[in-house]
Amino acid sequence: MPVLQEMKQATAKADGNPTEVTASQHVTSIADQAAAATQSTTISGNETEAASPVFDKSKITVIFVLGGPGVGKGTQCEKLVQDYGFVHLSAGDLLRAEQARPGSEFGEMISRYIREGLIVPQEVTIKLLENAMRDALSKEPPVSANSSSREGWEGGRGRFLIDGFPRKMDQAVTFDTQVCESTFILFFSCTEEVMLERLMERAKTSGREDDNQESILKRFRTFTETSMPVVNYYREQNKVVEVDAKDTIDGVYAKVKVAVEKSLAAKHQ
Ligand SMILES: Nc1ncnc2c1ncn2[C@@H]1O[C@H](COP(=O)(O)OP(=O)(O)O)[C@@H](O)[C@H]1O
Ligand SMILES: O=c1ccn([C@@H]2O[C@H](COP(=O)(O)OP(=O)(O)O)[C@@H](O)[C@H]2O)c(=O)[nH]1
Repeated sequence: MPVLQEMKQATAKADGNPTEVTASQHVTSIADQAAAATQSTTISGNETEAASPVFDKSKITVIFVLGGPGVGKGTQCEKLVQDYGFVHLSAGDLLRAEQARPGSEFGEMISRYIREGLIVPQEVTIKLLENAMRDALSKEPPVSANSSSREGWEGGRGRFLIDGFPRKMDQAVTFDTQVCESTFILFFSCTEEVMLERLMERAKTSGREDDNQESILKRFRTFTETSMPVVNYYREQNKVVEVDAKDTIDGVYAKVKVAVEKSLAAKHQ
């Protein structure tokens, strides 16, 4: 029997699939708590205006980078940063940093959601992203290693790769309407077998509390049930650029470069 199928059967027997129950029991109160708490200075920054986006989409380029756990989103983003001077913001990394921040009132909650492979209430993640974008825009533009050009950052402009976000419909709608409308979505597709193999390899060195068999299966399930509807929502808007990720890192990147250059050119027409 394939490894993945075997793991799924074993986990289904062991836990009787309690994931969604746990989530629905907690999500409302935690979301309320997070929404209330973001008013405080813990995750500081101006409050998001309900009416108009915080950032001007004619100046700011936001590429959402989506795909299943371990598909290679972070790996490809690093390469794009080198070549094009994007600012790479990984929603997962921002959450893990907040989780580890001494005194964070969200630390325990974030840890629980990540272990369960569930999506942290949007208020927390969006505020972290918004603050990180503002921070990047207030600094000197990045100069990419492979080019001295600051193209894309002149006159208060900015280019962001937002990696691993949005993973749930509410996040997609809130970010697009209240923070900045995304330019396009770079979506990496791959089988679960390949993603599992990559994650088990990463697990040897990542130190991540969700790079284990049980959490990985929960993350796969959340991806299929909660995050794929986001990809399909953007597909209907013709905003998705899909790249097959089962090739080598450089093989995938060759396709990514073509796709990104084409989509950026279309934005600037
Ligand atoms: N195309 C690829 N082929 C083989 N291994 C890859 C490929 N892309 C990424 N990896 C490896 O797979 C693991 C997961 O990649 P990562 O970029 O962290 O994924 P994600 O950000 O989507 O979770 C890492 O150990 C990475 O080095
Ligand atoms: O917008 C986001 C992005 C990530 N996560 C959480 O962070 C985990 C790890 O996400 P990351 O993108 O770092 O890793 P991946 O699962 O893609 O390997 C996810 O399973 C979620 O629990 C979240 O709640 N909201």
